[in-house]
Amino acid sequence: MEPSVEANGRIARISAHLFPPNLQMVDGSALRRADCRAKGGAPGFKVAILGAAGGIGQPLAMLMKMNPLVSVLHLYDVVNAPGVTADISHMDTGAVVRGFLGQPQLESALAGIDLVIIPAGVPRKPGMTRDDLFNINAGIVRTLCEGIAKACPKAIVNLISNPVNSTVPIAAEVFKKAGTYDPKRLLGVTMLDVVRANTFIAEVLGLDPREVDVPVVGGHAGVTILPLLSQVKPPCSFSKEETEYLTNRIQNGGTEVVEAKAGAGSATLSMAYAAVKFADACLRGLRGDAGVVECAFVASEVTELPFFATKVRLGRNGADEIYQLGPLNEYERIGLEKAKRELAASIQKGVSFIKK
Ligand SMILES: NC(=O)C1=CN([C@@H]2O[C@H](COP(=O)(O)OP(=O)(O)OC[C@H]3O[C@@H](n4cnc5c(N)ncnc54)[C@H](O)[C@@H]3O)[C@@H](O)[C@H]2O)C=CC1
Ligand SMILES: O=C([O-])CC(=O)C(=O)O
Repeated sequence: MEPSVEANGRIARISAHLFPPNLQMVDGSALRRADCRAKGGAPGFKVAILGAAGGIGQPLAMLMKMNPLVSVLHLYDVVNAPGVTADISHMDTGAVVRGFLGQPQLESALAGIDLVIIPAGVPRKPGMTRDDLFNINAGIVRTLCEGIAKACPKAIVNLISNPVNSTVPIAAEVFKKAGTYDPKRLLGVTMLDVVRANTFIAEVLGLDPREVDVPVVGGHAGVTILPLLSQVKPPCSFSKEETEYLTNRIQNGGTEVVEAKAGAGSATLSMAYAAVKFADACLRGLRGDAGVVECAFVASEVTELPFFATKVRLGRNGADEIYQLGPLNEYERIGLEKAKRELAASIQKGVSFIKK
């Protein structure tokens, strides 16, 4: 296995008496990192971020380094992984950080990992749909998932790369081909839709967003993003105008950010926040916490489609329970039919990419 590119700076100006004499001193005033006593053995989970140097990857890496459930954090990218690793590794939190650069180091980055988070791939520019990213991102996701199948086939995978409605089926097909597929462990991250929905609904209702909880089901693109406003907690009702405004804003939240960034990418900071919220829920589930429930795009029998986003209970094996949609109103039933039509095509496109 290739070695990691762990930031290998020296610890300078430390009095020699702080260290036992058998530690190798460099230039009489510095100590090699490898000779330090800390071995990074704190209890916790091992997490890898693939695409860690990107717009989402960097703030995501920072927030995961702050998560007390993480003991080891592997940062992999095809560019700038050493720089991001050196930077993040100076934070005085518990997780040990290691960087991995480029394809030859992918398997080392993944060895022994419990949770893999994938924000690798290109983002949208104004005028593009998420599906316009398919041609580039499909290949990236395939390569990364081949690495996962080899190096950490039991890991939980949180897939962020767009178009999620197609990349999750791609990942599933790669794992099936490798004989490692466990549908419970593959989760498409739709948390940002929930985060946005909670925020926009709270604004309309004059509530604190932290008090609001709304299921967002279907998928992660345009009309496939279906907020179930009839199931908002705390229970409340919306006028027709409010329902249309909220549904439209939640479905187009990503485009709102893409247009505001005017060519400089898509949501990164709110996405990193959402990704950490979701990853933390997965880790609490892995730890055995009861009642951890979030929305995710998973293999499902809730509709006739093979994948669908609904609330899932996160447990020791990933998505341990998948919840039904619950009662829908007329507006939501019409939205569901539209969502399913588009989703079916996106899922098929992902499956065909691997099967062709
Ligand atoms: N699921 C969701 O809710 C959301 C998904 N996204 C998606 O996340 C993806 C990443 O977005 P950003 O971070 O803004 O893009 P970015 O371009 O800033 O960063 C992407 C990173 O991926 C890396 N990368 C490219 N090919 C790679 C490979 N083969 N292996 C490892 N790393 C590789 C790049 O070097 C770069 O550092 C995009 O596809 C975007 O559409 C963005 C926001 C929300
Ligand atoms: O809109 C995009 O391209 C990025 C994304 O998925 C989102 O912000 O929801």
